[in-house]
Amino acid sequence: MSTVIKNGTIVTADLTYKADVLIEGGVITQIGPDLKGDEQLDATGCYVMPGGIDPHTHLEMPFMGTYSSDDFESGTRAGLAGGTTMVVDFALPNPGESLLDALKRWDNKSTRANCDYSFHMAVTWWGEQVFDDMKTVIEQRGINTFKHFMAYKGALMVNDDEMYASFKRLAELGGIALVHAENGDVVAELQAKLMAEGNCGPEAHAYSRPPQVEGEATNRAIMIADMAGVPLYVVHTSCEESHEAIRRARMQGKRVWGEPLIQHLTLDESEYFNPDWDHAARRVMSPPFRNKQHQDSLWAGLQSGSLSVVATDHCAFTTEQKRYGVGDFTKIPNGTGGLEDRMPMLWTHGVNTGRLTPNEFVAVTSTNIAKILNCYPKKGAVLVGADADLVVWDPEKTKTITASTQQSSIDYNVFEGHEVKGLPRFTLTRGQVAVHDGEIRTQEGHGKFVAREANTVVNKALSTWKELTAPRPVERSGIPATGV
Ligand SMILES: NC(=O)NCCC(=O)O
Ligand SMILES: [Zn+2]
Ligand SMILES: [Zn+2]
Repeated sequence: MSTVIKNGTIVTADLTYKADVLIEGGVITQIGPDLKGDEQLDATGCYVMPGGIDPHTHLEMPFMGTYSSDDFESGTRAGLAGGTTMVVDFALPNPGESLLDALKRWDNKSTRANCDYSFHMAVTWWGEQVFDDMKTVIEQRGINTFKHFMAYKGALMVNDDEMYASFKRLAELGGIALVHAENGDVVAELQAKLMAEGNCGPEAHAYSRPPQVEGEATNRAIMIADMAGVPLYVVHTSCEESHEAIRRARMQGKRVWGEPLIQHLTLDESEYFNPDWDHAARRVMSPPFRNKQHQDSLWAGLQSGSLSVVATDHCAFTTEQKRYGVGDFTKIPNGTGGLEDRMPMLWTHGVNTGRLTPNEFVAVTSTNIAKILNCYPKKGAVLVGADADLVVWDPEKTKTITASTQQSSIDYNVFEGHEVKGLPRFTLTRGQVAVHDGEIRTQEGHGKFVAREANTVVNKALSTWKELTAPRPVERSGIPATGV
C-alpha cells in the first residue's frame, strides 16, 4: 500500500519548497508534483518536515529508588502525538554489571515502542569488563554513544580517572562521549549543608546545583575529551557557564556539541518558589531550571549554532513518586516530562517569535542529531530512500497544554496551561500514520531499533588531526633515543 502526502510545503534543514511525497514500504520513494497513492493525506497549509528525534529520554528508568513512569509504550505514544518519531534512551548498567546484560534489559523494555528508537550506553563504573564490552557494544550492537554521569555521587557518577579511561577507549573505537556535566562532589556537599541548615524543600534542589557546578564540569569534560581525542556531546546544557565552555571549545575547533532542553528554554527557576510543594517538586530535575539570562543564552546558542540540538530528558515521575522527598529534597526523584510538548513548545517560542527559522527548527529537532548520531539520512531527512518518519505540521493549529489530555501516564504536566500554536496534523512512523488529525493510531511494537555505526566523519577528522599533531620525539644527532 502506498501513501501520498499532497499539497504541502516541504521544510528541511536547508530547503523549503512545494512538493508531494510518496511513501511505499515505509520509505520515501518519490518527491515531486502531482503524485498519486492508495491513501492520500492532505497537507494544504502545512509543512512536511522530518519527524522529531529526541536523543535524550529515560523510559522506565530505575532511578532514586523507583522507576520513571512512562515506559516505551506511553513514552513513544507521547512523542508521536507531538511530532517526534524517534527516541534515544540510555541503557544503564548496575554497578559491576556487564554492558551487554544491561542492554538485554533495555531490549526487553523497548519491544513495546510505537516508533523507532536507539540506545546510548551509560558507563556507570569502570573495569576490564567494561573496557572489553565497549567494543562489542559498538561493533555488534550498533551503539556508538556512551554517557558518563559526572553527578549523582554514590550512584551513577564516575570519577575523572574513570572518565578519562573510558574516553580514551572511545577514541580508539570511534565512539562519541556524552556527559551529564555537574560536579557531583560539590553538589553532594551543598546538599548536606543545605539540609543541615533546614533548607529541605524543593527550592533547595536548585540551590544545591548552581550554574558553577555545571560550568566547571562542562569545562573539565571538554578538556578531558580533548586530551583523550574523542568527540564530546554535553547533554542538558542549561546555563551560560556551560554554554560558554562549549562555545569557546567549538571556536577553538574542538569537536563538542551542546544540547539544551525545551524545559530550560521555556521554564524558569521561579517554579521552585511556588508555595505549593507538589508544584515545585514536580519540576525538580538536574540541572534545575535557571533564570531569564541563562535562557537567553541558550536561545542565542541555537540561533548562532553554538548549541546544536533541543531534547527533553523525558524522565517522568508521578506526584506520588515525587513525594518520596517530602522533608528531604535530595530524595525527590529527579526528572520531568516533555516528549509530547517539545516540538509544539519550540515552534511556539522559537519559530513564532522569530528566534528560529522553520529550517533551523528542523535542524535542532531532527537533522543535526541524526548527523551526530550517524543515522542520517535514514532519519532526519525528507529524501528519496529515507525512512518515512514525517510530521505534517499545521502552523495554525492551537491547543492549551494540559495533563488531562496528554499521552504521558503521569498526573501533571510541567507545561500545564501553556498555549501552543503549531501542532502535527499527521505524524508518520516509517510510513504508518500514528497521528491522524488529532486521533492517536499508534501501534504498540511497531518501533524498530536503529543501529548506528561508529567512526563517523567527525571521528575520522578528529583522529586524523590528533595523529598529525601527536607529540613526536626530536631526532638529535649523536644522542641515542631511550625509553621502552
Ligand atoms: N535530568 C534528570 O533530572 N533526570 C534524569 C537523569 C539525568 O539525565 O540526569
Ligand atoms: Zn543527566
Ligand atoms: Zn537524562
